[in-house]
Amino acid sequence: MKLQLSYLQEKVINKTIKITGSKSETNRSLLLQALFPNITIENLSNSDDGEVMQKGLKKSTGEVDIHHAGTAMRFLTAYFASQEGKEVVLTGSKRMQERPIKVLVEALTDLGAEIAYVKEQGYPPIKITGKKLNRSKVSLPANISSQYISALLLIAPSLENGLELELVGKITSVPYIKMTLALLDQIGVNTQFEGNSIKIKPKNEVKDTTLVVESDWSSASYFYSIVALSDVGTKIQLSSYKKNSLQGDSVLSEIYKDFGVETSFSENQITITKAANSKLATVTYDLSNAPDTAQTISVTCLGLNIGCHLSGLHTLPIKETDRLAAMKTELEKLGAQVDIDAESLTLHALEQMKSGVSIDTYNDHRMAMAFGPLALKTKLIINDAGVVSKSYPDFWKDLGTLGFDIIEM
Ligand SMILES: O=C(O)C1=C[C@@H](OP(=O)(O)O)[C@@H](O)[C@H](O)C1
Ligand SMILES: C=C(OP(=O)(O)O)C(=O)O
Repeated sequence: MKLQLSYLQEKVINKTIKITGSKSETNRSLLLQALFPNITIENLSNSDDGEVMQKGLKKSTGEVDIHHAGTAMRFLTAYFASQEGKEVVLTGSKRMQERPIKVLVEALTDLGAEIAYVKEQGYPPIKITGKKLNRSKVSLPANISSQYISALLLIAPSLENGLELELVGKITSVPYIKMTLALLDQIGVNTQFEGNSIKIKPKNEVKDTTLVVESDWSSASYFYSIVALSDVGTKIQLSSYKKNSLQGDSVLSEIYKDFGVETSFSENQITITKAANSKLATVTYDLSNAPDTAQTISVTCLGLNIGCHLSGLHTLPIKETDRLAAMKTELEKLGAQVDIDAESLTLHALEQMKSGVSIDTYNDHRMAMAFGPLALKTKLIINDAGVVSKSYPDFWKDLGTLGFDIIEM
């Protein structure tokens, strides 16, 4: 599906949007529910990633295909490895077969798991023969993806002696690890995270618990961008959000102050308002704790004619696409000058953007969604726009509600 986007009305928006649950919290909660069936979950994500996780957890044998879902790939690897009697081949999209899984497979093998690579060493697909994992201490690199750590933590309470992790190297995407620990705390599991060590106590059963998933802050990022790129007075209400979020991407409410966007929290929603026009020439952020916001922020800066230097982006090359390379290519199509290295992106402020440019999305939902808001500033085309369903199937419908003109080509 190819979409042409523009915005023809007055750029003062006043609308309310309901976003479904965080896909990160959803996929963690689903795994915990599979281990402890007396957990109930509210406000599940309606994303493809949430759906493949639910389907995967129902299987005991045969092939489990998780498509593009990184969390499902990593979390289900740990889950099946610890389930005696289950034997599956866990696979995913072509891109998923290029996203490394070795760190997790090695850690699980050290704990007693039986996992074999079906094609290329270190990458999915993998054949998992579920086993009782009989060891409880392992160390693993922490600077590649926090999802390997969360995967181990999620199965930890079901292991006979719990788990002790030693994290080696600089720990990346820390809020996602803390989110996992917070959910374990909510179901009554004893956790301890000090320095580079995490300890989880075993738990045979948990009391009846309802996990209420907060709506997705990464999805909210696109509305922050829309508010920043529209005129002063724009107001968008988003539900259901709370001030004390488990999601690191909630840092957006601070970052977007730089772009004149204010956030107010009421009982279960946020109101984001364009309060002023930013006078900044350039901004600098370390996004190692919020890597999924990098694409949104760089497009906001492009649209506002602000330069940016974004660092802490060392995990971006192994996500749905190599996001650093993809961003450079697509931002430059619009006329920008962009420099990238292994962990950062620098965008030079651009006075006049090109119009009518076709943006490629590289099977990456965030490429499509990050560029969408730019239609407030210039007409553009989004190729393969259906990719948004990975995390936010209603994205284009919701942009239509805000007054975006969307024509399927
Ligand atoms: O644990 C999670 O739910 C996630 C962790 C992050 O990945 P990395 O830890 O690989 O950076 C993030 O980018 C991803 O969208 C979701
Ligand atoms: C990186 C992402 O997802 P995952 O790693 O779970 O595929 C994302 O949603 O931006």
